[in-house]
Amino acid sequence: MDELRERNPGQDEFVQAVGEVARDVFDWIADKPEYTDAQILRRLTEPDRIVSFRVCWEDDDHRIRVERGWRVQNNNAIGPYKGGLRFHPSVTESVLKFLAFEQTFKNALTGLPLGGGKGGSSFDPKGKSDAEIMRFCQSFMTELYRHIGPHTDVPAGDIGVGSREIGYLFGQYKRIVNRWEGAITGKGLGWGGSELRPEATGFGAVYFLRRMLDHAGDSLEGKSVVLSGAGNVALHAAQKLIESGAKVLTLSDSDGFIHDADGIDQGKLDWIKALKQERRGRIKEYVEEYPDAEYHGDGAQPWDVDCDIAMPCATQNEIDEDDAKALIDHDVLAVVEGANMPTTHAAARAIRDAGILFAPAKAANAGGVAVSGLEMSQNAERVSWNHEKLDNQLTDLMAEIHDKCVEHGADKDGKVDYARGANIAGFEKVAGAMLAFGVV
Ligand SMILES: NC(=O)C1=CN([C@@H]2O[C@H](COP(=O)(O)OP(=O)(O)OC[C@H]3O[C@@H](n4cnc5c(N)ncnc54)[C@H](OP(=O)(O)O)[C@@H]3O)[C@@H](O)[C@H]2O)C=CC1
Ligand SMILES: O=C(O)CCC(=O)C(=O)O
Repeated sequence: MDELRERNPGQDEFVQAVGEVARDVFDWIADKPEYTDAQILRRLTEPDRIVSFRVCWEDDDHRIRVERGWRVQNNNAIGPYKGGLRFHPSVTESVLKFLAFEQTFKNALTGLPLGGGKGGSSFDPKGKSDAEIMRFCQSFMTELYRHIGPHTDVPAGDIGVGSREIGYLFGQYKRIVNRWEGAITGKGLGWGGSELRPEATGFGAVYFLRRMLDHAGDSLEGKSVVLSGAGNVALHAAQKLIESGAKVLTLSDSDGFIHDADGIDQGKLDWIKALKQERRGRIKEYVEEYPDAEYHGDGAQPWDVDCDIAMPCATQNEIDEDDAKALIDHDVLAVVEGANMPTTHAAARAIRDAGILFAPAKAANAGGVAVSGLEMSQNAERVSWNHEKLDNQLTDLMAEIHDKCVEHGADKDGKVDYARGANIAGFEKVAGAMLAFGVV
């Protein structure tokens, strides 16, 4: 780890993500010289390649803007690089390297032939017109297209990249290469997208949670849940929680959170979806429509709200040690990571040490990329599977991921360390392929 820190100066998020995996994998490979001799873990921490490029675009006032774009292609041992694109001011090379590293293990856990990658830009889509977003996306793809393709690297959405951005990106890709091919997932239903892809990450996280509670002899019925975020993952997780009989208490954006002690029901959630996905408004507007709810501003987070289950679904490191302490004091039953690495290292350790069920992101939020993998299969076969078939596949996939975590994470007393299980199961799969390829 010291050497990794030296080789990646200032890349705290990347070092954090590697540390989380290494801690579990070191112990597991201690008596397996085939992995240590071949330096597999060390090789996994050096991305296959990182492409960085200039993205030049013109705003509505005819000013020329210059941003930086990246694609981190971490590892393609088991399939083409696969992972989303993030447009957010917090994006750095370190953030994308951590996400691509995590993605490699997550994609391996799905059981589908998908390698790991991630990309994006510190471009901020907030407050930009549709025309500005289109010009940025077209410029971004004018460089990215030469590094991707259905057998090479297949990007998708992530923070700040939803169906609108995917449309502009795919339209430009198709125009440049003059081929209709599934080089991006998360496409619209009318143009090669898959049923259930928008819902898949949030639904999948709840399917994982249900299986985890079932394994512990409990259920979701009547449980209160605190959620962060109000984007793709949070809103679909909330929908499935409500359908599963749970009570959703909070949602948030980067300005603050709403707390509705009566619970956010399907009608209220539909109102929030229209607010966020159509009007692109702020979560605080909820209390104007539903005055019995409270709004906590100034970037406040919901982790001190009394609940049974916490689901961070916004961004990395949103739960720190103090937040973990609040959750432990409230005696929560489970923490489920909908976002990627939303829990700091110290917070995750405190939560796991307190005996709270902890579903790590690379297992719990793998439903999104899994349905992306199914979108790739549908595109290759020129077919469309229906919602029911995909929902059954997603349910089965999440159950299989859960069971892999149990297989590699169960202690002698029957308690399951899901993070350890996910890290070892993902590593074993990728490492097996890397060993087969020799020294490359
Ligand atoms: N979309 C997918 O299929 C998948 C997403 N994920 C992960 O889930 C998380 C959320 O992604 P997704 O829902 O797609 O993204 P969206 O852009 O749809 O929504 C992100 C939400 O999180 C909030 N948020 C983002 N950054 C911050 C921040 N720095 N501080 C506080 N709030 C923030 C946003 O608020 P605001 O609008 O104010 O910025 C918004 O409500 C990410 O970690 C992503 O990597 C993981 C697997 C798949
Ligand atoms: O569907 C995909 O390829 C992207 C998913 C993703 O970015 C993630 O799992 O974090």
